[in-house]
Amino acid sequence: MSEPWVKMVTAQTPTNIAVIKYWGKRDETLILPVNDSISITLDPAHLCTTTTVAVSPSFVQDRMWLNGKEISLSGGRYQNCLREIRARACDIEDKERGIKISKKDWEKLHVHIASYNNFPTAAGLASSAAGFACLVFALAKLMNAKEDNSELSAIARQGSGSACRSLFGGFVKWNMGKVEDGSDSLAIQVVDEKHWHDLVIIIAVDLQTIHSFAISWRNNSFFCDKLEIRGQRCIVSSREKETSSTTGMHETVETSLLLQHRAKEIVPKRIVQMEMSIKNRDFASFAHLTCADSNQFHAVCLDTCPPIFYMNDTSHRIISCVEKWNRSEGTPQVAYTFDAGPNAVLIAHNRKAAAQLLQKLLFYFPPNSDTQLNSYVLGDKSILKDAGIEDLKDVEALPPPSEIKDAARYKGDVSYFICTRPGRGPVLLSDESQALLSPETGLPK
Ligand SMILES: Nc1ncnc2c1ncn2[C@@H]1O[C@H](COP(=O)(O)OP(=O)(O)OP(=O)(O)O)[C@@H](O)[C@H]1O
Ligand SMILES: C[C@@](O)(CCOP(=O)(O)OP(=O)(O)O)CC(=O)O
Repeated sequence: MSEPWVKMVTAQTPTNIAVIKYWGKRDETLILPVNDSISITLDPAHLCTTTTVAVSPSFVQDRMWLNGKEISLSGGRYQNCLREIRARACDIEDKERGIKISKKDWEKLHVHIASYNNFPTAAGLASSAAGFACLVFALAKLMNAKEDNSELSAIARQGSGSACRSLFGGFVKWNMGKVEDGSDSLAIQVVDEKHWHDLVIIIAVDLQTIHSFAISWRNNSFFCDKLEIRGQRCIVSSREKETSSTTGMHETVETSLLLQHRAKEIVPKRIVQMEMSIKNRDFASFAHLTCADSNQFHAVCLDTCPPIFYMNDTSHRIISCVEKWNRSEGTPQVAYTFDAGPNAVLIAHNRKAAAQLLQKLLFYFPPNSDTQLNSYVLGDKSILKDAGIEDLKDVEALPPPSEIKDAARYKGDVSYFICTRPGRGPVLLSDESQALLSPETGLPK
């Protein structure tokens, strides 16, 4: 083991959006939730994490680079994931290169990790979910751990709760589990991504609002040095919200009676109904449950002391637009859901509904005049074509939606839209050109 070889593995993992929300832990170290949750995995073609993990006898310590910048691995969440995977490592042998690592060697060997999110980190797009899922999946493959993806999900869960649901594609359920050591708190696939393939997901990203408002406000540091003020609006300049979901849910568990009622009485019934609507592709029921659960999650945040406000005026306008449209159609066309931030995740029944939705969204939220349409609608741009929109002139010419009286437009209030769909689970990338670490040095390329 004295030769300077480097052995590495690269994986790609999707992010996910909950349609029945996880909010509140019964054990904060093991990350055990107070209720089950269900999510949709988003297509990694549009939102994903790529992680390369490497091992070499020449490495002197575990190191990690996130989006090109070295970060500390000393935090408990990273340490727990590393420890749990190392405990499951098995022998590996690469005869061609003369590399042999036995089970007990893994305790002494160090790893290098490089990870890249193809979407903004810590901006309310579940980077921690894709990130920890990818870390655990890649390490498990490198170390030849025999656990299946459900068992790996129980390790990813210890990095970030929602990460456990990113070990599968399609629709995924996180069973809260019962046992104290958390071994039964893991994710299972409800159906794969092909089951309900005509759903279209449009995310309205609103980075121009303070995502971590509640946290900053709590720390009495609203005008802290990380924020810059432009006009009337506070703009987040690459500010990470740190542990806002973690802190927020801790305070909810401590202070909200509504959360107890939700976890005990509401979610168990909703989980059964949601599983049924997914299996039956019953969009009306799916949309009703998704919107209701998002609204209840935000109600629980409001019921926290002091209250947490994650949504903003833009979020509320989008809810109102969807509610009015659904009502005017008599049957839901679109479901909305919001995590711990103002970004709207809109799930359209099919491509036709998605094209109509995009027309409405672009009517209300046209881009600033200096923004190209190409950088305003990202991901699956074919929805734009379906909507008959080729350039900014088409956006300007959009008629107001017939179901509304007030046709005000809110130019620049959305940073951009991402069009995507349900997607697959983690995969290994065998093409070495996609690795983020050099095969010679084990350092970032
Ligand atoms: N690719 C990655 N690999 C490992 N860890 C990551 C990765 N991306 C993000 N993280 C971890 O997750 C943290 C961000 O998590 P956080 O919950 O604050 O934001 P988010 O997941 O993007 O947003 P939200 O939870 O509101 O959807 C980062 O500071 C980092 O510790
Ligand atoms: C609102 C949510 O997105 C909360 C996600 O919380 P995290 O998984 O980010 O929290 P930790 O377990 O503390 O890391 C709802 C959900 O994804 O189910």
